[in-house]
Amino acid sequence: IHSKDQICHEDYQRTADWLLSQTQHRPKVAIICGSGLGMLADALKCQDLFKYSDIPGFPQSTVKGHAGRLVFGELKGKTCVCMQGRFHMYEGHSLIRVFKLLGVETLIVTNAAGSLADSYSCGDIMIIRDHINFPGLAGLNPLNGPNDDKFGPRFPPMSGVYDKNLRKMAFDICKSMGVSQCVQEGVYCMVGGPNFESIAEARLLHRLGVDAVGMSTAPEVLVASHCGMRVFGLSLITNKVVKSYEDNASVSHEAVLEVSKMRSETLQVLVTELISRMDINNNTA
Ligand SMILES: O=P(O)(O)O[C@@H]1C[C@H](O)[C@@H](CO)O1
Ligand SMILES: Nc1nc2[nH]cnc2c(=O)[nH]1
Repeated sequence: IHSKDQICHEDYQRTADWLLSQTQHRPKVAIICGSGLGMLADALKCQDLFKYSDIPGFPQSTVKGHAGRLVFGELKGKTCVCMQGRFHMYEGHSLIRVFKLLGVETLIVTNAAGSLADSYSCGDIMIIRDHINFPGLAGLNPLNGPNDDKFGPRFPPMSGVYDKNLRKMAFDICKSMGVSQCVQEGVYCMVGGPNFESIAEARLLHRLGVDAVGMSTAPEVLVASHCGMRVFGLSLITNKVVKSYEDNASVSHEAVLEVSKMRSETLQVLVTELISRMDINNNTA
């Protein structure tokens, strides 16, 4: 699975079969941990843990703040698999289809993102209502190439991809956690990275109605939705994107990780409660 040109159903299946032979867990929910959010996996009980380097067909996670482990376990009686370390498009991989072949029905995706929306603050949690896949608009799409009908259709719709019921459920949970004041719902824009935005790019994204920008999530969501998974997404706002030439602030990956760590416990409680409340058998919340 190292070059996306060579990946076929059999490659994904081989990796899935190996994992199924190594663990008794049969996950219905997959969680992808964003930068610095790896502790989302810590809540899993009865863990089976695999380093990416030990999994046949898995590439290495190369970004700091992404441990590079696949963790299987139980969360409030639901079987989950958690990616402690994601692969970004700038690293060149996507492994969502392995989850599909493991039997996963729901994908929960998290990320660290910078905010464009003026009303957002650092540390806010944004429930993703929709996304703009910027590389996709220019033809860089994980669904490029011959379509494998065993996974999904050639021309998948992308309206209503972020499940409405799960979004409402998350809002209700935030209310009961007493954190509604720092919860937003908005549009996430994926850019290719790995650089952060120039001021002119930030202004462009702001004008386009983007609320938060990051370098992941959209490709994973596309592949998950293409193969029929239900999707829920959260962005942790780790920084405000600089939009003014008078503003001397500047972002760094270290600063992103610091804010992620500060807020990861809140995200862990939210994700745990969401999984606890969701129906996982028939793909409806
Ligand atoms: O994996 P995510 O999307 O959380 O990572 C974000 C985007 C970049 O990869 C990195 C920049 O700090 O964090
Ligand atoms: N592209 C992008 N990704 C991020 N990830 C965390 N913060 C940011 C940001 O400001 N821009």
